[in-house]
Amino acid sequence: MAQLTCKNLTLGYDNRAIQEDLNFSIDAGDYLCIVGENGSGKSTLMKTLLHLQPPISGSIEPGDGLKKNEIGYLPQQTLVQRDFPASVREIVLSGCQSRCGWRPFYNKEEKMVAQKAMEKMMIQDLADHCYRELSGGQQQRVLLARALCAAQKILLLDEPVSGLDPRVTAEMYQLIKDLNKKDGITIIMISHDIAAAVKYATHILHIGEHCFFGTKKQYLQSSLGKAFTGQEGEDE
Ligand SMILES: Nc1ncnc2c1ncn2[C@@H]1O[C@H](COP(=O)(O)OP(=O)(O)OP(=O)(O)O)[C@@H](O)[C@H]1O
Repeated sequence: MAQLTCKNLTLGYDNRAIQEDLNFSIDAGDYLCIVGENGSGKSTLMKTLLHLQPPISGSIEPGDGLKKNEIGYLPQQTLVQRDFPASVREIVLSGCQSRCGWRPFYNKEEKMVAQKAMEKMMIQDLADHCYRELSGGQQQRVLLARALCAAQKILLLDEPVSGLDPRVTAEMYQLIKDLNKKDGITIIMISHDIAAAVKYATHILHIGEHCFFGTKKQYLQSSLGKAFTGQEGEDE
């Protein structure tokens, strides 16, 4: 049974459509990569899935017992965020905010969730460090730990490796793979790194002038997939 089903979803701003009639679904444990040209609407789709942005039309239906607050989000980092003057622990804990409701402090259980998330991302030694003094790779681990505090079922990741060097990029992909394979967390990731998308994803959603949704294998056999991955004509 699908955790999320999007039917005839049209995305955009002020009634100006960017993408029309998207249809796809995601099952528990899937690893979906969203690929496509710059400006095709990938980030807008992610914001729409998170209900931060209303769709122009169509629906996003949760299933398989998924609740609204069980989706964690790792946004694209901005320069201002990189300079955020808070400790690693505070930032990871802030992922628990939706659990707190109106309570103005974090309880024992939430602190435990944050501790576990830091351990999983191997940043427990950095807990009292200031976020802005960390390297780009360490900062991404902190934000991933924060997203894990918010949710344990689905993680939405918006270009999680952008700006990272190749070694740190590989480590980040390994951490995400482990969350998917070992913890069964569904991954939905926007990526410009088509080689990694093809390596790690179970499913691909390609949006743009032409759209595609299917398994990785189907994508690689499609003309759109062949063109985008640079394999066009190889087997002719
Ligand atoms: N808040 C907004 N209001 C109006 N238009 C917006 C807004 N945010 C984005 N857009 C427009 O929507 C289109 C899609 O943007 P979006 O950021 O979703 O694309 P993307 O596929 O994620 O791009 P990239 O690959 O460059 O990150 C762009 O033309 C952009 O200018």
